[in-house]
Amino acid sequence: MQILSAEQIREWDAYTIAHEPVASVDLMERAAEACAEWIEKKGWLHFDYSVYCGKGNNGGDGLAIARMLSQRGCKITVHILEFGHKGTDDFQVNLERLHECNVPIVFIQDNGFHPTPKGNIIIDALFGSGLNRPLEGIVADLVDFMNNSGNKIVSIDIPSGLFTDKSSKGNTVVKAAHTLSFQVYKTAFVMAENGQYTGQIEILDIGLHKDYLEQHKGAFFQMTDETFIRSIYKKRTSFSHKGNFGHALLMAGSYGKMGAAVMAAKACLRSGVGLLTVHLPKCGVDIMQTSTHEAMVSIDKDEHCIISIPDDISKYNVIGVGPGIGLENETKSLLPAILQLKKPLVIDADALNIIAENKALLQQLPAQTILTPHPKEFDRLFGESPNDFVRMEKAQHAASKHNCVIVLKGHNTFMAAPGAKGFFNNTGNPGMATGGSGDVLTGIITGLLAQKYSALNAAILGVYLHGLSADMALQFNSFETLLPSDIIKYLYRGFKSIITEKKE
Ligand SMILES: NC(=O)C1=CN([C@@H]2O[C@H](COP(=O)(O)OP(=O)(O)OC[C@H]3O[C@@H](n4cnc5c(N)ncnc54)[C@H](OP(=O)(O)O)[C@@H]3O)[C@@H](O)[C@H]2O)[C@@H](O)CC1
Ligand SMILES: [K+]
Repeated sequence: MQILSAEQIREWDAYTIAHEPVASVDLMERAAEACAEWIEKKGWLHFDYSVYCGKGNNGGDGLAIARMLSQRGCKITVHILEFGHKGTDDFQVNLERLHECNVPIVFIQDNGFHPTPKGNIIIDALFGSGLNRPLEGIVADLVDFMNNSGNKIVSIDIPSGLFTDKSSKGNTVVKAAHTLSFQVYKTAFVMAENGQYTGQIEILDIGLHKDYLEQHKGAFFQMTDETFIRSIYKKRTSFSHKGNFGHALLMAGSYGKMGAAVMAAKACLRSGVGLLTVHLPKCGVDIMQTSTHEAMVSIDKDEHCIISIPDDISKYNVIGVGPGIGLENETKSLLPAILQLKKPLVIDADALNIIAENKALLQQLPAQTILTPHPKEFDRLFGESPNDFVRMEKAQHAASKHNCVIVLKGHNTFMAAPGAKGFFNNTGNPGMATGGSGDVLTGIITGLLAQKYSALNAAILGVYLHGLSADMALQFNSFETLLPSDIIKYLYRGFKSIITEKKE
């Protein structure tokens, strides 16, 4: 699914109006009908509703929804923000139509707000994609009033006060339980900093013209949904053998952090790699050999940490480096030599921190190296960012500048690559916030890269599977009990869900 900016959505609305063709007010009718149907399907017609409307088209949606819910038998009160000026044309048409339904309308002035009865559901149709400045004065007070009312809030298109394409940090924003939005995701919805406002997001189909997307291919961020994932997944044939699936080298582990190496190794194996060798310090050999029988080991000359490169590097087609390697000086000095091997590379954890201490190393990354930082590691590498939007733009810029793939881990992990607009992931859950999740991801991506996925596709598929397997594991866990090892355990379910319904 595509993720569009406010400007692109406006263009798409206009394209649909011109090319379907459909009158703007009829498109609004479709949007409102989709919301009313969603409420009906939810079984919420026995509730009373307080509908808060601005005077733009978001408010127009609100008026139309009020009419439709009233026609379905709900008790409705409409509250309109009165700024003196007239509403948009479609707002005015819907105000006329509402008058015919005898729905009570309250105009909100600055002399106090009409209380919302307990148990009413609030429909928030104050501002949508036309928001052009932070809320202040009476409008901000109204939003605080709504947020503090204790009533469930359903926001139409986007929680009022939330900017579609830039950060709303520190601003007054409606806190919705549900956001009913139209046709596609908006950029604001995939930013972790906005999670507290959007609640559950529902994307409702209002039949915008498909040709617009075709004509602007490549201009949008992508949400990596199931259809997209199936399009990049490489199915195995019955003639496949282990030589087809690569030989990965993982450089991982140090004294006290061997678990990271074990998890990365197991995840790499479970992601389908043909052969795996793990290069680790002497102290880790028994641990790896007894825990992970399928992995071969390459033994470093040091007892406690990695300080050398294995012999005969030519047999490995990819390298994953970082999980649990620690920050000993000799390990740090090894990293430039690893980069010089010019192998397809996945870099994570301490290896990222080593680069952050010596940023000149960024210039030496082999082409299409995959970096998998979480936001703190990212900030160490590329500087602090005031918010998620800026960090995302920096990731795009850094990916182009260093010809690498950046996997910026988070609620909706963002993947940036040169020449691509950017991909957001939509699988995963809060149960993954346990140390070791990242090691598992590194293992998976390294395994996929060894199987000749492109760097970007290895990242996209790896991140998707990582989250999906964690979601599968949730059937038998709570957020608290879910462990990174469970993600590995349920990787097969992740793969199966892609494979089973794959269309030939
Ligand atoms: N046919 C279509 O296109 C469809 C559109 N659809 C719907 O339209 C919505 C977009 O409508 P929109 O463009 O009219 O903008 P909207 O968000 O209602 O608000 C704009 C008004 O708010 C005002 N304003 C802005 N910021 C403010 C602030 N901080 N504080 C106070 N005022 C502020 C601004 O006024 P001004 O800047 O002049 O003061 C202007 O009057 C979209 O989200 C979707 O719900 C659907 O029906 C599908 C079909
Ligand atoms: K809204």
